[in-house]
Amino acid sequence: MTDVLQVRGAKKSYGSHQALKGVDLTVKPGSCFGLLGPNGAGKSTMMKLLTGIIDPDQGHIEVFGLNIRKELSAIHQLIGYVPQDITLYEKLSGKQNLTFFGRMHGIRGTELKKRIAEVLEAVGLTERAGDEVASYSGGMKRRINIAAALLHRPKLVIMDEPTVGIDPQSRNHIFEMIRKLQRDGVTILYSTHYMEEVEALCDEVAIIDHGRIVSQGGLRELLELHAVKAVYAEAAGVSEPPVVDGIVKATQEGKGWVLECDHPLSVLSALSAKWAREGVTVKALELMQPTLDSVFLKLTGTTLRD
Ligand SMILES: Nc1ncnc2c1ncn2[C@@H]1O[C@H](COP(=O)(O)OP(=O)(O)OP(=O)(O)O)[C@@H](O)[C@H]1O
Repeated sequence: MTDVLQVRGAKKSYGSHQALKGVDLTVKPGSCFGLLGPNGAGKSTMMKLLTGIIDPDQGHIEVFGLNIRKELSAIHQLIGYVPQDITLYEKLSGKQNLTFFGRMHGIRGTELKKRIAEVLEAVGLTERAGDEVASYSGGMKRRINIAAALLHRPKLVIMDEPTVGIDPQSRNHIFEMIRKLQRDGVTILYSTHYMEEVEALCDEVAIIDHGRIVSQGGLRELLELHAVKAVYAEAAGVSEPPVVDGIVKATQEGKGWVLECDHPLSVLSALSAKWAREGVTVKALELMQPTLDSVFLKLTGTTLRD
């Protein structure tokens, strides 16, 4: 099956600042693909290249096998783009905004009415559709913006940090809507700097930092491959780092210790046996779940929150 996106060697500079330094990206049909990186990493630039808003300085981009330099109008029929900045007419109602965007796509009459009802339902705003957008919360505006990107039933939806600065209710609606789109066979490209969102939503992920993709693959695969393996251990009256074979590094966290190791199960059982022999009261002794944060730390030397 044709890849949804194929990006090879994409470079983009703004003046002397190189925002993308040769990016390769492959997105398979039906995936929810997370583009994860800190502010300024190049996520929006990447998404603008994929939608044809800006041109790459170098590189080759195909969307559903179509060359972005030659077949942009055909590509626009297949993709929906939700930009980072909300683009709505504040003085019009949600429904009037959707009518406007639908007509821009050439949809009219009863078909347009049907599709507006469909997307309003999908984003959970049927009840408020007649109200002026100016009266909406930030999260509701974002949801109407997403609805506008779905009117022409795209096969790929590109969302640029859609949950920044919105309320939890809108965030949940967006997550549910993305899951439903994915069940319906739509491919999602989702950029964020929140690793929790990628862990909750995405099956594939590319980590971007300083304009380069530092790693790309299945979420589980990346966690398995790069996440630091560790045990958390805490016991009453133990103030020195515990010592058993296999511990590579011990770091104090709260009242206990994070013990990095290659074989956490062996460390767990060795420490459990040691503390049992010593009659120590164990407060916590558990495997730490690998996180994308630790993957990011390992690959870039910083945490996403730095
Ligand atoms: N139009 C522009 N002119 C000059 N520099 C730009 C422009 N757009 C982006 N940049 C710079 O390019 C780099 C990448 O920006 P980009 O917006 O792609 O990053 P991002 O990962 O989407 O981050 P953010 O979450 O902050 O939007 C940043 O250093 C940014 O300041």
